[in-house]
Amino acid sequence: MRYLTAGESHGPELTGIIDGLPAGLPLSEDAISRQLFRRQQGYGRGGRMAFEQDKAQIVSGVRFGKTMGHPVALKMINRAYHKDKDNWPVVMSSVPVKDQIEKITLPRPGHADLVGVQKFRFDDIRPVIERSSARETAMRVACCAAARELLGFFGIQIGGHIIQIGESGYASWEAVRDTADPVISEGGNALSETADKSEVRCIDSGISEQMVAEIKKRRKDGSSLGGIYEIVVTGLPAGIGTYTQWDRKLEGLLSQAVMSTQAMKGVEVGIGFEAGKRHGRNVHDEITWEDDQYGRRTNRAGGLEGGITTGQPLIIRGVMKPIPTMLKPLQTVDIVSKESRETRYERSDVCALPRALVVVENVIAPVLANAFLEKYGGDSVGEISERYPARN
Ligand SMILES: Cc1cc2nc3c(=O)[nH]c(=O)nc-3n(C[C@H](O)[C@H](O)[C@H](O)COP(=O)(O)O)c2cc1C
Ligand SMILES: C=C(O[C@@H]1CC(C(=O)O)=C[C@@H](OP(=O)(O)O)[C@H]1O)C(=O)O
Repeated sequence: MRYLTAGESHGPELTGIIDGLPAGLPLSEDAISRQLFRRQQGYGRGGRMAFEQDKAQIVSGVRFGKTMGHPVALKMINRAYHKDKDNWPVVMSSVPVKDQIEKITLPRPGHADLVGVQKFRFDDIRPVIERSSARETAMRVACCAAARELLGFFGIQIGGHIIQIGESGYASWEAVRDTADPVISEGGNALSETADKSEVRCIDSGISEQMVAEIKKRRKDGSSLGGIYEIVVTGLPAGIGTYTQWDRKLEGLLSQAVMSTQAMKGVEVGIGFEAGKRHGRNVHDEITWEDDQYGRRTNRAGGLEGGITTGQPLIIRGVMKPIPTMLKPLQTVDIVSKESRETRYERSDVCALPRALVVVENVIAPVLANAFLEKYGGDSVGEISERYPARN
């Protein structure tokens, strides 16, 4: 399967197309909205999340609650555009406008502003902001949530938790990384719903009081924060992915998905960089045979060897850099006058890690779904179930 997104952060709406989902998969706007809601929660988020209420509308490819094996098209409103009718429809007009629109000429270090204008030869940073913005992740999560539903149908679950924000971290994960079973926490931005499903609330951002205090401090200082998160995927069968070509190895494909997410600067699988400090006996997972199946005493490989799943939980860690837009300015250069200036502030998240974790959880789903479909795929979930009887 593959997907594409289109849309600008302050344009009227975002659009997505998912191609390659098998027929017969239950897919609802509610299931997609759940992931979208999680993506909007968490301490440290900025003002925009207070008024956007992301809900994707399914406009094709689903009939009576199930996919038809056709492309699925989604659309989602940008409330920012519709709420500020005097501004954004003019600033983002698809036809020339008479008014002189104020240009943005002060690039923010760390954002795509300067490289974007250099690349596209713009004299205004506005178009760069509009597409490089993590607003795009709203539609990306919507598309990937469909792949996540497919994985869930076959008993494959994705969870994630935050392990570090700035200087504050959970020490526990260090201790558990030599065990075969990773800690699967409640997860970031866990939801709870009333019995009649009329109300869904975010009950846990997955961050400690110390982390909250650190975010408060950095907000007060006019600065920002990133952090480190861990994603665990359970229920994966052994043997999906391959070492037969460089561009089909699962480690590589998963890393690409993680690193394609805005503000990501690093990714690890299993014990990751720690493996470089240890000697081999303390890295490789010894093989056992019990109850007619292979097992491992540890899971330092993070569920992958040779670009193929081992059947153990997949463990991925990623690092997000601090948000580039900060209240206290940094030095920059005006792209028109070339004079040295200070950056200007605009509405921004201070720490978007709880939101970004949800994005990454979802963006790895199509990678895993593709590897799964390559081995067990068919035109319908019924056909796949015949090939993959292990479901649940
Ligand atoms: C969920 C999420 C929210 C983000 N929110 C902001 C934000 O409010 N302000 C900001 O300057 N950058 C934010 N970013 C980061 C920028 O989008 C990102 O740094 C920028 O697009 C440049 O791309 P790069 O960091 O991947 O090089 C966010 C990223 C994510 C994943
Ligand atoms: C809109 C989203 O995140 C945005 C990501 C973002 C950036 O520069 O990446 C900047 C902010 O946008 P705005 O300037 O409109 O407030 C965030 O709110 C979203 O996640 O839906």
